[in-house]
Amino acid sequence: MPLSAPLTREHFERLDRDDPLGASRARFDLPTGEIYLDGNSLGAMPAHVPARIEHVLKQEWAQGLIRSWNDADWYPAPQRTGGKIARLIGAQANEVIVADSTSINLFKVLVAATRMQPGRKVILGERGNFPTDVYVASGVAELTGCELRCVEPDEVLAALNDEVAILSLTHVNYKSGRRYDMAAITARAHEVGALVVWDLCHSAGAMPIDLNGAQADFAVGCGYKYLNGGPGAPAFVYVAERHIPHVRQPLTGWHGHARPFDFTHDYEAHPTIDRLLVGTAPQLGILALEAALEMFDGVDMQVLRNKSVALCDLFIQLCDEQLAGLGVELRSPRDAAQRGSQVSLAHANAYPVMQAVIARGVIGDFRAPDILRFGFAPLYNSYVNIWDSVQALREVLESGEWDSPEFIARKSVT
Ligand SMILES: Cc1ncc(COP(=O)(O)O)c(C=O)c1O
Ligand SMILES: Nc1c(O)cccc1C(=O)C[C@H](N)C(=O)O
Repeated sequence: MPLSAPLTREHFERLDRDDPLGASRARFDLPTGEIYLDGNSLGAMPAHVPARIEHVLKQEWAQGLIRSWNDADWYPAPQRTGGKIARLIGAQANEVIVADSTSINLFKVLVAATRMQPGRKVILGERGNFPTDVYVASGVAELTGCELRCVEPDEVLAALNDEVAILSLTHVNYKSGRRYDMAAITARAHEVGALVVWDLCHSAGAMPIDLNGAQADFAVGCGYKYLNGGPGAPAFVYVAERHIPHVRQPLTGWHGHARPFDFTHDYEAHPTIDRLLVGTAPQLGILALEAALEMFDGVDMQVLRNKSVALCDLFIQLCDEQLAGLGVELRSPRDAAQRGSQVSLAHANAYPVMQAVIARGVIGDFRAPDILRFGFAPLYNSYVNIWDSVQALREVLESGEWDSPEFIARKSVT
């Protein structure tokens, strides 16, 4: 519901005073004087994580040494942390485990799902998906003798037929923020006998997800965006309980074995979700992610989604009001029901414009060729952040300050 125009900063201050999630912002360690709108690439750091990791380093590792696999409960951290993510994505604790990276988990589940579909030879994907999803699917297609067929997002339903073994989609698109209707697409895929792999990188921790309600088959997602697990945090993988006994994933490492510490010669897959494990878990990363997930304790994901929708809607409303005639075009769906927790704008000079906006202390990012991307993390973004970031963007565009060698030539890989 748009607020009555024209909006003022006071509107946003009032919304912050009434925000049920407002207190959680202070529990993050964020630079003062800056506005962070890139939590869809790297989430902010919960302030309690360094002390937790220091304890892991100085006590559990330095003093406990090898005993800590047992005494400090390191060994079950992948299952325990998976169980905490399960609540956020509408899964049971025994269906989710933390392991490896999203790319590697995608590889594991795509091969496993293909093996469950003998006689079907098509992996259906989408054009414009995050590149790793397409690259991994093409590697899996080559390895399994399948064809990777990629269609435009609005052609996915029509492209589903009885040749399709696997449908591999990302729930919320990294560039546009467009969101698929997970339940409807999964239901249609099942009607034609296809299995679905959902990449939740841009939705886990940003909105309620109901994998079980959607009868989802497989899902993967990363720990370092809205889950705030830190740079390169380990990822998670979900397999519906009904599929677990049938999953044969290709990276048959010892931690996926039924009895790793029997050290037997032959591989025997673990009967549970543990069969998705490969090798030794990166403990520091998992324990940082586990600690970071405490930020979601007691958070009602629908309340979080309501705030995410409000932040995005208000950002769009302000852009409409304040950026008219400045060469900016909305590239995310206007309808919140079809959108994740980000807003993307197009501008012919998006790269230097974003560099100039960052120089003013508003951190978003650029996606080639022309996208200014702003991610909204309801746990730490305030309503006033919306007002202030649009002011910064307006000032950069009106002044033309982006048109300088400093911003045009600046190197950035993120
Ligand atoms: C949709 C999507 N999938 C996968 C990844 C990344 O995978 P990985 O963590 O393996 O680099 C990203 C972001 O980097 C992403 O946006
Ligand atoms: N994973 C990243 C990295 O290692 C370096 C820089 C950025 C990233 C990202 O996560 C990018 C992100 N997936 C995106 O949506 O663009």
